[in-house]
Amino acid sequence: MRILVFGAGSLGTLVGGLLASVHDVTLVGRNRHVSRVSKTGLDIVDAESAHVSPAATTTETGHDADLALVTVKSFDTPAAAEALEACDVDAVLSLQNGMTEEVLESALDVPVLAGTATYGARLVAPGRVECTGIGRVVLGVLDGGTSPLAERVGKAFRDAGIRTLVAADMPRRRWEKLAVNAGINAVTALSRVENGGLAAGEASEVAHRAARETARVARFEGARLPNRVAREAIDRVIDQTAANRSSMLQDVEDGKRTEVDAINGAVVDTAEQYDYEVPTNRTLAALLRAWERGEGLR
Ligand SMILES: NC(=O)C1=CN([C@@H]2O[C@H](COP(=O)(O)OP(=O)(O)OC[C@H]3O[C@@H](n4cnc5c(N)ncnc54)[C@H](O)[C@@H]3O)[C@@H](O)[C@H]2O)C=CC1
Ligand SMILES: CC(C)(CO)C(=O)C(=O)O
Repeated sequence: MRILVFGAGSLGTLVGGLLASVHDVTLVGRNRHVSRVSKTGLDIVDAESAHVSPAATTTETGHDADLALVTVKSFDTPAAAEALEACDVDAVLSLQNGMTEEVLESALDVPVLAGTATYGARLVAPGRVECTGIGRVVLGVLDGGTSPLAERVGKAFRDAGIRTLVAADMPRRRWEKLAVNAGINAVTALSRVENGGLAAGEASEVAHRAARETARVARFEGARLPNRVAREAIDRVIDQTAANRSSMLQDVEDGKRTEVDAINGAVVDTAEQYDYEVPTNRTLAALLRAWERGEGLR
């Protein structure tokens, strides 16, 4: 399969690098990293280990591919969609956190698959990416159900050794992931604790409230996500990733823009369509945006 990876940062470089062992992969990213990869290849280290040589470029348009994998941060999705419009790709798959697939779908006239990834990735130097945890990619049709395209992409991932599930219930899975991220990411970022710090106490209650509100909004949207399932999901992730610093906590510590708009912001925006109040998500989004506008960003 010819695969374009749009956003060769941590996750895109790891997944694109793994795919490059059996597929024709082009990484689209920023200069020092892509020039190192095109000169000397890419080292994948830690939980996965490989040396691969995908094509790598800073040129965003004019590519021809069977699949474009979108792995930019959620706030860069509109720019990615614009660049992909000027490429000839047959299908798109997002592995991003937050509700980004709708942005891609409204801009592009090719099928957009939904995806979630629980692999951990960290770009530690140009040409070198750490796999900090082997997780799983789950992908499927955005509105649910199955399709030959989703099966083909799932097989392409599995052929490359990536643990992958093709799921028929992506609407529920996306909302479940959003509930987990709405609770854990914003609360850990604001209280500066690792994920395990949400196992009990006041911050834990705030995280659970945000997840519960998200589950309610998911049900308005037709996704089958009972509160109990959302609670079990967030508890499981807190337990399994106790030592993690969430991606949003890392962004805040690094003075970088967060994905709050596509996570808590998306819950607030969707809830408004149903005249439903989500005070916890609204407060978390407001505090993070205030931090971004104020002293936070470097
Ligand atoms: N890093 C991880 O372990 C995981 C990340 N995710 C999600 O994956 C997404 C990406 O996360 P990371 O890889 O950590 O972020 P990152 O910031 O390391 O990577 C994004 C990359 O996209 C590049 N980029 C942005 N706009 C571009 C453009 N127009 N053209 C070319 N390159 C462009 C940026 O320069 C950056 O290198 C996020 O939504 C994140 O929440 C999900 C699961 C795990
Ligand atoms: C699942 C979780 C919360 C793991 O840290 C994550 O997705 C993130 O940090 O963005």
